[in-house]
Amino acid sequence: MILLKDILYKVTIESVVGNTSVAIHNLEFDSRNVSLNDVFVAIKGTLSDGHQFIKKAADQGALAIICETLPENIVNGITYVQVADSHSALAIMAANYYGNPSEELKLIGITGTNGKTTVSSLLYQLFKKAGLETGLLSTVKIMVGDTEFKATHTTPDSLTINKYLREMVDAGVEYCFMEVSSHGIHQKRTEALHFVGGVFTNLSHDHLDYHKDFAEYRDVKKYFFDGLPKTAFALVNVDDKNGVVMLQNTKAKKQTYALKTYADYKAQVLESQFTGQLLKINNQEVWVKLIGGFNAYNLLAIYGTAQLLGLKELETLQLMSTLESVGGRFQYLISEKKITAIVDYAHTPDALKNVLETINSIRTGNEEVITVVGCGGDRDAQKRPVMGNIAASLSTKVVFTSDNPRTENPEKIIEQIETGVPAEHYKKTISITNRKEAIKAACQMAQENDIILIAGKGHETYQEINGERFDFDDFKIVNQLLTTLNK
Ligand SMILES: CC(=O)N[C@H]1[C@@H](OP(=O)(O)OP(=O)(O)OC[C@H]2O[C@@H](n3ccc(=O)[nH]c3=O)[C@H](O)[C@@H]2O)O[C@H](CO)[C@@H](O)[C@@H]1O[C@H](C)C(=O)N[C@@H](C)C(=O)N[C@H](CCC(=O)O)C(=O)O
Ligand SMILES: Nc1ncnc2c1ncn2[C@@H]1O[C@H](COP(=O)(O)OP(=O)(O)OP(=O)(O)O)[C@@H](O)[C@H]1O
Ligand SMILES: N[C@H](CCC[C@H](N)C(=O)O)C(=O)O
Ligand SMILES: [Mg+2]
Repeated sequence: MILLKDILYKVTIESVVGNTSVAIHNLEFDSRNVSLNDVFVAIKGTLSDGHQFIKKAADQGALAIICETLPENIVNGITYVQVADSHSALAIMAANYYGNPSEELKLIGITGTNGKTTVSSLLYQLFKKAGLETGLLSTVKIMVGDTEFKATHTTPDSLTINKYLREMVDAGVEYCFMEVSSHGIHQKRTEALHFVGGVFTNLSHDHLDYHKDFAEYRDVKKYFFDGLPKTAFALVNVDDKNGVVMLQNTKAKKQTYALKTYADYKAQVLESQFTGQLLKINNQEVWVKLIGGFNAYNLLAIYGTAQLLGLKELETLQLMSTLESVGGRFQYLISEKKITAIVDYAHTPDALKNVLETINSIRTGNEEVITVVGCGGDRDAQKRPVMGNIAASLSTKVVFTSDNPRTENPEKIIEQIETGVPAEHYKKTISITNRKEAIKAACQMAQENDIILIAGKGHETYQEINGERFDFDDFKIVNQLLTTLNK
């Protein structure tokens, strides 16, 4: 039996109307899920205000309402708890409801614009290979030991996080690696969690639709490090100028990694090929199967994290050499006619630039680099022309197309991308709204040894158009097309 007052432990309460010693059923923040004896937390969201649904929750049997503003009509028999911040209250209550599972395992949060999925998934792989019970909360999937669950967000809501952490603890999981997105931090989804470590990958342009400006976006990330306890470590990339910003006010043990500047963990790229790269980490050489300078950073972050968590140096390096790339991140195939097709989740300007630079650095001759790319709808529109510029400048041919248009007109999104193309590159680009047709056009253009990059959707197996998700898998489609076209 769970009492309301028990799950309110540590919540900043402003006032209470009613009795908090009542036994409750579930904790919910969406009125549509409320049933008899549940607690409903009213949250001010981005589209609507949960306070509008207090009456609906009460009608559906809610026993208690947690809110920032008390409703005018107080219903007898229902307990109303007024709190300073509903997001924060939900996070604390969710942790209490599930018995604070984050305190019973070693939770490591990975944040930054790019590389979160790569670093957290590879750490999951590495710790599993080391024989340790491990969990993962990522954009691609959630893993409770060996059991896989579907992910809906990069960082799920606090109830979902704590639910999975509880399952992990009950299944004997000792380490959990989780992605911490800026939306997640801002909406306090990670607020009441106990982290033993935080990792910062990098910061570049993204989500400037949601955050007021770049400074706010950076400060949201910093807030995560500010909240780490003294016992945790904060491992940051100091080749990124915002790395030191993350460390400014943290109580955690400050640790750094870099390829270019002085740092606690240092690496050098000795050799780079299409099949992998040779890295020198702390004077030890290690061959890894993931390519690109950006992956050298990801692998160094992984190395540092493993060391800080107590893994042996040689074992870590040996296991690093066995790591396989994460689905949809530089996932490639080479067709019968020797056309290379690469599917990559590059959906930010920095990621697209890195991936194209990596491709250009491993080109051996005069092959064409044909990029198929679009930008998601209902997301940061400022990045569209920037990505148009990068695609056109670093490829020999470009097919602009749709990503997930969501509720926007895909043609309008493409027009915005096109405005970033420098005049001297106009001739290289065409636009085809239908993504499958765009990939087909790239396949038709490609000749022996050419490279096709299909960017933006990576592992996604759908395309979202006007609220509907249609089956769509870049990798499957390009594979099929190259075979059918006999290329
Ligand atoms: C913009 C955004 O982040 N929205 C997230 C947010 O929703 P919200 O609070 O804005 O919801 P809202 O629709 O305004 O509703 C406000 C409140 O009223 C409630 N409500 C609403 C309707 C109703 O009938 N009854 C009711 O009680 C809602 O449950 C909610 O509590 O909180 C919800 C619960 O946690 C999230 O599911 C939702 O994610 C939406 C679907 C989303 O697309 N989020 C993306 C942008 C996101 O979070 N992305 C990041 C990754 C970004 C990255 O790449 O770094 C992620 O972590 O996944
Ligand atoms: N360390 C890095 N620096 C820059 N770009 C990177 C880095 N790691 C990966 N990338 C690029 O960014 C893309 C997305 O990588 P990944 O999925 O690991 O990032 P993420 O931070 O999890 O993204 P999301 O915010 O969508 O969860 C990759 O496909 C690759 O193109
Ligand atoms: N986590 C990112 C994913 C973007 C993926 C891209 N394919 C798009 O739909 O914009 C977001 O929600 O902004
Ligand atoms: Mg991710």
